[in-house]
This record gives sequence, C-alpha cells and structure tokens, in this order.
Amino acid sequence: MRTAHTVTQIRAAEAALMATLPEGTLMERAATGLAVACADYLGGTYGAGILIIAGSGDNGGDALYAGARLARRGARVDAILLDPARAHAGGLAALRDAGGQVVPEKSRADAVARADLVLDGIVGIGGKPGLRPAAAEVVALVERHGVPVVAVDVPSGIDVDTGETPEPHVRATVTVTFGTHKIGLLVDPGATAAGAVHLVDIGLSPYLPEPALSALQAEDVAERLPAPERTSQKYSRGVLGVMAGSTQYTGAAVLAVGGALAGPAGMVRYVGPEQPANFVRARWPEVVVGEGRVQAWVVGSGLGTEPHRAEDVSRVLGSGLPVLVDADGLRHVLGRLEGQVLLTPHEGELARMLDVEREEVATHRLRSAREAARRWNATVLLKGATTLVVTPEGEARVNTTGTPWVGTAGSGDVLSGICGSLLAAGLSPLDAGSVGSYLHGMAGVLASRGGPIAAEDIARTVPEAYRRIRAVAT
Ligand SMILES: NC(=O)C1=CN([C@@H]2O[C@H](COP(=O)(O)OP(=O)(O)OC[C@H]3O[C@@H](n4cnc5c(N)ncnc54)[C@H](O)[C@@H]3O)[C@@H](O)[C@H]2O)[C@@H](O)CC1
Ligand SMILES: Nc1ncnc2c1ncn2[C@@H]1O[C@H](COP(=O)(O)OP(=O)(O)O)[C@@H](O)[C@H]1O
Ligand SMILES: [K+]
Repeated sequence: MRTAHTVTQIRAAEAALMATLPEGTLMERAATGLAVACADYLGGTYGAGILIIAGSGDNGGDALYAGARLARRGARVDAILLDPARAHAGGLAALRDAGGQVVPEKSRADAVARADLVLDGIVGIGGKPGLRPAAAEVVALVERHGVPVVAVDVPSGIDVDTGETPEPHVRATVTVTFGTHKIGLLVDPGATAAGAVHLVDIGLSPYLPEPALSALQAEDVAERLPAPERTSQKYSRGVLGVMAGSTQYTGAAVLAVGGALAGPAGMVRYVGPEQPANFVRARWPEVVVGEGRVQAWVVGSGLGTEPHRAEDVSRVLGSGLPVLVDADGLRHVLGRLEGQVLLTPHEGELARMLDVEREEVATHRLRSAREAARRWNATVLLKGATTLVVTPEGEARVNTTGTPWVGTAGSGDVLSGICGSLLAAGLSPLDAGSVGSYLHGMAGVLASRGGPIAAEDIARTVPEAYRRIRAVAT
C-alpha cells in the first residue's frame, strides 16, 4: 500500500523519531536520498549544472546539503537564496565548503539559463499554498527556460494536505519526498505538479499513524481480487444485474455489460429497453436478458434523462443489495442512502449533484468527494486522471494506474461494469471502486501501449491485467 499522511501527522512522527536520533540525522538522510535521486536523474554528476532555489526553512536546508554532496561529486552547484539573511546556516556552510556558489541577485537569470537541473527547496510541508513574489519570479524564469525541476519533499506552492494548486506553484519533473507521501502528491491537480514521485526512507514508518489516504499497489489488489474456488459455479461467484442504456444510448449498455463480463462475477443479467437489449444480446450471447436474482446492481450508464427511469434507480436502491450508480442514474439519487452504495461521477456529474460549478470540483477534488460521500452516505468514486474513492466515514483511496488515453468515450461505462462485477463477487464499495479503477487503468495502459484506444479495448484487456496482478501474488 502506498500511504499518504497529513502535515500534522508527519510533524508528530518526525518529532517522535528525532527524539531518538542525534541532531541533524534526519536532514542528512533526506539530503543523501535527494542527492542520489538527482544523480540518477542526470545520469551522472560530473560537469552537470545544478541550481538550488532555497527558501529559509528546513526544505531549503535539505536542498543545500544535497547540493554540497553533488558539488563534491563534480557538479557545478549554484544557489539562489530567496532570503539570504535567514538561509539554513548549516546547509549553506556545507555547500560553500564543497565549492558551491551563492548567486548574486543581479545574476539570477544567467544562473537559470545555464542550469541543467533546478532543485526546488523553496518550501516543504511548512509552506503556505502559493509562492511569495521573490520565489514566484525565479520559478517563472525557470519555466521560461524549460529547465527540469526536482522538487524537494513537495513542489513548492501546492496545498500539501489537499492537492489544490492555487497559482503560482512549482511544476516538477520529479518530486523526491521524505518519510511518507503527502496527500497533495497523490491527488490532482497537485499530483500533476509533482511529476514522478520518489519516496526516500528516513525511518519514519514506525512512528506514522493510520494514513489519511492510500493507494493500492499490485500486491494489495492481488489480495482483494476474487477468484473462483474448485467447486464454485456461476451463482456462487455472484450475479450482476446491469440496468444501463436507452434507445438513445444503446452503446452504453453494450460497454457496461462488456466491463461486467470482464470481471469476476459468474453471470450478468441485463435489464433495459428493447433496442439496447437487442444490441446486448447480439454482442454478448452469454448475457441473460430480463429480471432475475442478482447479488448486486449497476444502474445508470447511458440511462438517458427520461423521467420514468427515476423509478428504475429507486427500485434498485430499495432492493437492499449493493448498488453502483453511474452517469444519468446519479440524477435520481436524491436523499440519504442506506446500504452498500457506490456512486461513480466524473467532475461534471459531481458538480451537478453538489450544485456547484465544474471548476469548483476540479480545484477541490478531495473535498468535493468527501462532501458528497457524507451527504449521500455512500462511497463516492470521483473519476479523473487520479480517481478518488472516499467512504462516508472518511476513508480515502486514490488510483494511480492509467494513461490519458483511458479518457475516451464509453470508458466510464466499462468501469461501472468492472466495479459492479466486483460488488457482485462480494467486495465492499471501497474495495470494488479502488480495485476496479486499478484494473481499468492498468488494462488501459496495456491496451494502449502509448497509442489511442477505444473503450471496448479496455474491457477486452481487463483479463490480461487480472492475470498479471494475480501473478504478483504467487
Ligand atoms: N522536520 C524534520 O525532521 C525534517 C524536515 N525535513 C524538511 O523540512 C521541511 C519542512 O521544513 P520547515 O518546517 O522549516 O518549513 P519549510 O522549509 O517548508 O518552509 C518554512 C519557511 O518558508 C516560508 N514560507 C512559507 N510559505 C511560503 C510561501 N508560500 N512562499 C515562500 N516562502 C514561504 C516561511 O516563512 C518559512 O520560513 C520538509 O518539507 C522537509 O523538506 C527533512 O529534512 C526531513 C526531516
Ligand atoms: N487524463 C486521464 N488519465 C487517466 N484516466 C482518465 C483520464 N481522464 C479520464 N480518465 C478515466 O476515463 C474514464 C472516463 O469516464 P467518464 O468520464 O465517465 O467517460 P464516459 O462517460 O465517456 O464513459 C474514467 O475511468 C476516468 O478516470
Ligand atoms: K519544495
């Protein structure tokens, strides 16, 4: 499990760990890991031009100590001190001893122009979102010259606890983070600003409490993936009912069923109007069309906006069975819900549910998902480049598999089928949502291999993703 903690949790854990160690040990560990990551990124240090942007806190200290190590290994290291009088004294002395130079204010533009790599040590977990003018000016220069940035602990300027990114902030190629992930490194738009995240172990784990956010890794997914036993049969594996599609959106029915058939349930029943039902039957002969006993429902993908479909949604929500509600079905989710319910909106749908602008959800993804989970008393899966799954009790997971090619029409219909199949096989809404989005993103990556894909390619590749994940466990 990849885990992320809040700033308050991290500060407390650091204090407990530091009490057991000689002063400066943690910063030394952080700086060593950071220097190694920079050397790896550059493919060697000899002759490389590294520019440190150092603020006045410990984050600047980490960057300066790492700079000293890189200078000793043959790099040319310059440092811009944003507040020279308050720069980290130990770090600055180490850098100077190793041959690093402080850049005079008038030469900052030249220093940026000759850098191969910038180390962002402006602020870490002590920073307020946004950047002060002096820092913002240097960051703008770096962007103008297109110099790659390694962020120290976090890209400076992001809101570390939420992943929100009020401008200005740093956009990093790599973020080298210490001890544990920060929420803002995993949740968009912060995750995008962080680039590839590299975690350096500084010995913090034994002091960390339950994480505020986690991301399943292949082995966690493998543990949760249902698989038939020797004596299993279709009914014992779980039956999923799919109520999707309309005369207008026949494809949504075909795709949701396609996703469902790629999951672990033993059987899929389809319930819907004649036209989509005919398409489903023609495309998927294994599907049983018509009502019958099921263990879970998917309702909503391509349901259309006809008012009478509201009855379909309330009927399955009243069935007492686990239910996934997607897309148009979400229009009919009104009061507080009971039982095991997974709601799967994208940003636009969540905005409509919360009666706010889409932009509001896009900027405050975690907060919006949490609010909806509380308000409807259901698990909410907010789709996007980093999909979030949040329970009404506040447990939160983020999915990190996928590629932007997965953002293709009908992809969400396939996702609802996959997650529904996992619900029918007995997973909780939290596990079904997070395992389902992991599989969906991974199948998208395998199908795409860097090129465009259609939604049905994702469904077709889910079994391959399934096999690969199960291979991890054996
Ligand atoms: N506490 C520890 O044991 C460890 C801390 N480490 C480093 O220490 C960092 C935290 O250090 P600090 O608590 O000193 O805090 P920071 O270095 O994150 O930032 C505090 C300083 O930045 C200024 N500042 C705040 N917001 C700003 C903004 N928006 N624009 C410009 N300047 C701003 C503040 O005036 C303050 O001087 C971590 O992120 C990590 O990099 C590491 O060395 C590992 C161990
Ligand atoms: N940039 C992206 N990177 C990775 N996955 C994405 C990206 N954009 C969208 N997705 C995924 O693609 C799917 C799109 O679903 P949705 O918006 O419901 O589309 P549709 O309604 O056309 O099926 C979701 O699983 C979402 O998480
Ligand atoms: K930083």
